Amino acid sequence: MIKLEGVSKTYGAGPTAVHALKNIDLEVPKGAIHGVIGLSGAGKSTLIRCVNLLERPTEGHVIVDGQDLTQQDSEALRQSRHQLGMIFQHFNLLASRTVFDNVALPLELMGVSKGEIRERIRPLLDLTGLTDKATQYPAQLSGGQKQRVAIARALASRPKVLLCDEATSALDPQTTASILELLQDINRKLGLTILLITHEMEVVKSICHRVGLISDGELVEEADVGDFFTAPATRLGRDFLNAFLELEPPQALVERLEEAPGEHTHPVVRLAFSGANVATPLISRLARDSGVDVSILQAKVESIQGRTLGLMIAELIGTPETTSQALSQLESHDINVEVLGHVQRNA
Ligand SMILES: Nc1ncnc2c1ncn2[C@@H]1O[C@H](COP(=O)(O)OP(=O)(O)OP(=O)(O)O)[C@@H](O)[C@H]1O
Repeated sequence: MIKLEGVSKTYGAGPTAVHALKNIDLEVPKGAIHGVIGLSGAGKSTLIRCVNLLERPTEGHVIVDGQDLTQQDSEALRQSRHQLGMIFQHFNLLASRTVFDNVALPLELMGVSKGEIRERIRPLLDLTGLTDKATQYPAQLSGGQKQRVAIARALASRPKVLLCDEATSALDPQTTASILELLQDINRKLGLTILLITHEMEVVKSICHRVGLISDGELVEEADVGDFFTAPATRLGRDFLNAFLELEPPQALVERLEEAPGEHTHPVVRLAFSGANVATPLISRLARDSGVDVSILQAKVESIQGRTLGLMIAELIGTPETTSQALSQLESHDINVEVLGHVQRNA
């Protein structure tokens, strides 16, 4: 449904030029909820604004539902934009218009008749839980209600795609959860394809099917959400995951960690188990089979997109031979093993 081919965006020119996007390839199938996560300044807003050509890419193609928007003239682009609803962090509602009139605005601009506007907006207010707020003004609404108005307005032109630019970043956790639930509901009921950008792993975890990680204008990894949370492929992906899970080794241990193994060290590992492995008493079997003592420092279980994910930080206490055998045994059970470092025995 959305295809970016070799999209680059450079702001300015010469020595002060900012290369905000570098050769991005991205494909979002119809009906998917696709997240793009990254740190501040990574290029997320530029990326999503390039999809509806609010920013024109310096290079590359943006193809939505088979149409190459980068090749369209301004009239064709105006028509194509009806296929692309967008919501923003700060809602962007018109303060002087009621809820109904805010939602009606895109239809008024399209020249839809008053009667048809009324007919089309009623179900949208129902869907977004705003039926009793139709005559109120934005100032009378909570942040969550304002975002619902923005969602209803974005859906008014019956788009095929909804672009969400940090749509929950200004909301508290409970309101965030209710807006994410609404987006999921819309995705299911209307088959709407959603591309969202966020800096919050919680958003990715809650509703995305796939996720891309953007860093310094480059898409550095892309995966199904369950895989990303089990085994991110990059250092940055692991940093996002660890910060989200708050599963870091205790500080006292970090201070003792050495990068390379020594003659009298044993490894400290982070283990990520998914699916059936979580319930399997692998750790006790490991201790029995390899003779390695497993000292569990931290552990937690998360449910992500219907998959159970178990995480653990542990010291493997044994000889170099037995710990190496234990690591192989873990990996052979499809457990993602990351060696965080090595600590001196008996330290
Ligand atoms: N209009 C602009 N003119 C010049 N540089 C810009 C412009 N918009 C963005 N940039 C630069 O492009 C880079 C990417 O910015 P962008 O806003 O896309 O990142 P982001 O990941 O959305 O960050 P944040 O989460 O802080 O909004 C940054 O270095 C930013 O300073």
